[in-house]
Amino acid sequence: MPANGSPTATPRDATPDLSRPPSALGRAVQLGLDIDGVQRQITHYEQVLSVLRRQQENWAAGARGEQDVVQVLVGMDDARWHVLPDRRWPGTRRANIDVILVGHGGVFVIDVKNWREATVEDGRLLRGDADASDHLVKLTDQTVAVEDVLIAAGLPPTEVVAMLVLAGRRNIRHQLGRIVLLGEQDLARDLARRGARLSPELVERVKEELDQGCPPMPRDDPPPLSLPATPTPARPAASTPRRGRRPVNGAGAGAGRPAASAPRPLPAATQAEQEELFSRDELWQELLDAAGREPIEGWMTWLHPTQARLTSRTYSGPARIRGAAGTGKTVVALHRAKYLAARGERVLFTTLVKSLGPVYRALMARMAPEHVDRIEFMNVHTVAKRCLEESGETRPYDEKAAGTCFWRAWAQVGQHSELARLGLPLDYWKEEVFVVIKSRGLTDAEQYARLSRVGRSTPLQPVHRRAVWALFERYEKLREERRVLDGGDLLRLARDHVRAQSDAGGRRRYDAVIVDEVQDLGCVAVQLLHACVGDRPGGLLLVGDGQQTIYPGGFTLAEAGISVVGRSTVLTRNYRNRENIVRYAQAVVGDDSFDDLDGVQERGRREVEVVQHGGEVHEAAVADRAAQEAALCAHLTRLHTERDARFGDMAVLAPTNAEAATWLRVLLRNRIPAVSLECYEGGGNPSVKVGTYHRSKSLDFTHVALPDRNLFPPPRQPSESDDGYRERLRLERRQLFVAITRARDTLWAGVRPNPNDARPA
Ligand SMILES: Nc1ncnc2c1ncn2[C@@H]1O[C@H](COP(=O)(O)OP(=O)(O)OP(=O)(O)O)[C@@H](O)[C@H]1O
Repeated sequence: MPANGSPTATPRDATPDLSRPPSALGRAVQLGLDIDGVQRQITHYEQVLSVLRRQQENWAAGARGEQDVVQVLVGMDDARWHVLPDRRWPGTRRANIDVILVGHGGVFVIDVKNWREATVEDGRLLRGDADASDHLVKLTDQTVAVEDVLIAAGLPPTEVVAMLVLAGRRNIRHQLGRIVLLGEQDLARDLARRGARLSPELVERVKEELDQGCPPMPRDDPPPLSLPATPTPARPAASTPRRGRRPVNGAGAGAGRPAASAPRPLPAATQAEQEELFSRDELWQELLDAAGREPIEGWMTWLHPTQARLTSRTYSGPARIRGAAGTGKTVVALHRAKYLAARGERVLFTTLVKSLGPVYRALMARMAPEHVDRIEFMNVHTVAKRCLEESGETRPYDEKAAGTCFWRAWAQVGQHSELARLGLPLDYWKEEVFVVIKSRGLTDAEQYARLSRVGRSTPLQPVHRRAVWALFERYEKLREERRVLDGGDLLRLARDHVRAQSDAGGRRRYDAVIVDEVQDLGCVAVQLLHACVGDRPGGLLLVGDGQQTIYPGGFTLAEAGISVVGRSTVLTRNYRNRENIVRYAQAVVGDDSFDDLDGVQERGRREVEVVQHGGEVHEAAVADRAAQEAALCAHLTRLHTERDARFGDMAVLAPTNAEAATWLRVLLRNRIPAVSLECYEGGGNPSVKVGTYHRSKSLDFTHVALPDRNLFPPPRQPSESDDGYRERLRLERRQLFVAITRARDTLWAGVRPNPNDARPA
């Protein structure tokens, strides 16, 4: 996911227009906005509203009906928006869709109703006393059909917005399922609020797809009126002429401008009409707000067709999306969350790292402001804590106290056992207890004795396993005496609570749970998330990549009791990293096989299609600590001053918290704006992000610097066993791989000639 810098606005020649509200004008100048452009948009919205008003009049009069509406709409086309009236409803033989509107704000299927007595009660639309949900169902079906046409091109579902507009009404805005119900006079504001979502090229592409998939309805009867010239700007696009009548989009008559036989133009609305249609001040404000927000990124509104299809795929049970680094897994996961939320489902989007929740949330707020509040972004431990609060558990979750209990258990039992003679670091035994035993929720020695320790390559003989179990039991005894819970307890108790609730027929807390970076979670954590939705169709989606496992340990989905057979997809196009960065990263882990939650070893060197070629990798030899600092700061400054790179698009990554803190101080001392990744919550931040490889998980940056690329080979502890050393090395290589693959365009790596130097403190 991109962790970008400050938002951009497009400065243009801005001649102040004193007819605009002074506060808005001041803000526009401050933002460096294209004031003429904004003015053009306002004019456009005025025209859209005039068209809708005319529709209303036509219907009210019961007059010429739809054909007249078409004639009026034809005049609406301009270079920025396409109004596509009277299109075939795909999948039907005769039915039509009244209006599809396509422009930089997105794609809209619009239905206008001239209902005076429409109300919304308890989320239901009523016309007078009668339930009007049939109309919503029809509009939803039309929208889904348009979505299906565009998904094949790459437009994610839910980018097509269904709008029911109540003619002549104002101050109405309701979300009814996936339909936005608006008053006529609220429409302009709503369109403006969406800002620019599609580039001009994509607008044209969508239009072409719709011309194919939703062609104009054939008509035999001639147009009823002879028409004056249209006042709207000419648009060069050609479109399908209709039988027996004029081209719909103003094409065909010389220079793109309708001639005598051209469709009836849209008469300019009078000032008085415009005043009635909407408040210009409010609209102006919406346009400014939209322009001042962070710009939408391409992937937020346009995907590869494979990705787009996954976002709305129907799964009959738990499902999985896999794929190498940068292949758009998180992007698909976010779009799916949006898709499900738009259908009214209660969605949890979760992962291990707490700080990613706000980052994902900030991205969703830009992608889908209307749905962001319907999705919970929470890490798995927070989910567990909430469940336990409900269950009445009173013991506190206290990792520090739990750690103390462990070291006391080691002192009392472990250090006198066979384990001490294996030449493994003491942390190895802590991981064995916390990650291998507790994160699987094992409760008896037999289970552990038989366990296939996925992710651990150092073999343990029965005598060692018995010693580990004795250590575990002593730790548990001390922890219980202290009356605290560790992370494993928290997750296990929460899992059991949720399972008990669902066995008792309680209401599920979520309809869908999407888990990103699933490879970083333990078995019990995944079981807890599974318990929240069970095997419900479309309920659980696991997203991740075993090659990016950066924590010790592991598990298989079979151990967790989850089957994704027939519901697993592998993504293979890398969108993030330029080619040279991909190659450099692959060289680090290419020889290491890995397990992707299914117990099958996969080759480290994977087939990946790289979308972006080029890319820069710089290795800088740094003799000592002072040289390392100087070279790093010079590199970042050069990128900024000579290449115009924003500090906000750069990251400095290090393997440990202590090193990250050191590099943060170094940058600040050298007057380079920098912020810790721990404080980063997504959105525009103009400073260099500094953090650990672990914290950089799932994020990406245009430029990445690794001051200490790696101690390659890292120093081996004198007492360390071969197996332990190899296992540690493999984990370090995977961590380094994750850090390298955060870089989009450039990677800078400080390399120390003497690999046996200690890392800086
Ligand atoms: N269809 C797309 N078009 C353009 N860019 C895309 C597309 N899909 C993804 N991207 C870009 O690729 C980047 C990587 O995507 P994403 O974070 O979803 O990959 P990932 O597979 O989850 O990566 P990782 O496993 O390394 O965290 C995104 O930040 C986005 O900029």
